[in-house]
Amino acid sequence: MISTATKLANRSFSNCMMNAAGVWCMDEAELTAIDDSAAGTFVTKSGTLVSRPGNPEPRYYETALGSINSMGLPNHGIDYYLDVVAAFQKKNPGKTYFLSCTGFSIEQDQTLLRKIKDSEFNGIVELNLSCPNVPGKPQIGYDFETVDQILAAVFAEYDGPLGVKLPPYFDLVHFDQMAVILNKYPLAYINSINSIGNGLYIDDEKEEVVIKPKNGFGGIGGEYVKPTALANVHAFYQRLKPEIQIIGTGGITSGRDVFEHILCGASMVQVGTELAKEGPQVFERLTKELQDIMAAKGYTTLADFRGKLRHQD
Ligand SMILES: O=C1NC(=O)NC(C(=O)O)N1
Repeated sequence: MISTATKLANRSFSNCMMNAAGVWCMDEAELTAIDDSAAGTFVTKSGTLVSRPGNPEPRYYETALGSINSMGLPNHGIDYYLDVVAAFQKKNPGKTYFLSCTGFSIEQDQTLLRKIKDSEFNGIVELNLSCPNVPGKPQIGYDFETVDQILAAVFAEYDGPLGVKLPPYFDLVHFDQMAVILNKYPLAYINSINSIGNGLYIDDEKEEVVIKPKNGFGGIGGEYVKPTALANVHAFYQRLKPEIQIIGTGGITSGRDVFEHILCGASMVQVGTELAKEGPQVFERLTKELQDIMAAKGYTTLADFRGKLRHQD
């Protein structure tokens, strides 16, 4: 029997694949579709303290090789997602769900975690440190000192399983510096990567950008980002203490891409752009394709090949 099951934060998941925050997770209906699919679980859209309309539309555009988005964290607010996930927990006791959240200050992050701690939520928190699309707000994950301060404040507040969604890094020294910070904290995992921030996609006919916010600048996802995503997964796999697991996100369109993320060290993978394109049935296809690859290579579990990417000596 070939199993694509996995464990993260000492929780078991029947499948190692799930949605990426922001895709198919805005409301109860979308979350139900993921819950009912072949995905092992779901993560909610990043909840903020109060609901947000997000950026003006058009703010999402699909291309042949991926997507560009500048959503601007539209969401129904953390209280909505706490209520919705509490209902899923009652419906499927024993299933672990992910709740994504993000604040615009350390104080807001602390308030968010206090709310979650005082709620019925018993799953895993994903603190988003990497949204590139809030005008005037930097991607927190590129401000190393602030990341350190946020994690210190968060772990003073919260003792449940928690991971962070990171932006892509492009410099080996940055991997070293971030790993020193991350290794100081009892993180359950890190999730690499968020979209590659502030790309630009152009409609040549109209000689115009394709999304409205920020003069067309937006986060890039899809096939464009896979080499960067794999590098981030593997770089952190090589640098983080073993207690901090890795969720691999970025560029997954096939079972082969899932295989590569796990080979680089991921324990779970998240699917964004391809899920937006294909819908929740994508998880059945990706699972079958991964199982076929595992069968061809004689693997029966993810542990048979996780992190075993060979380097050329
Ligand atoms: O973290 C995020 N990453 C993205 O690529 N887009 C969304 C958003 O804009 O809400 N947030």
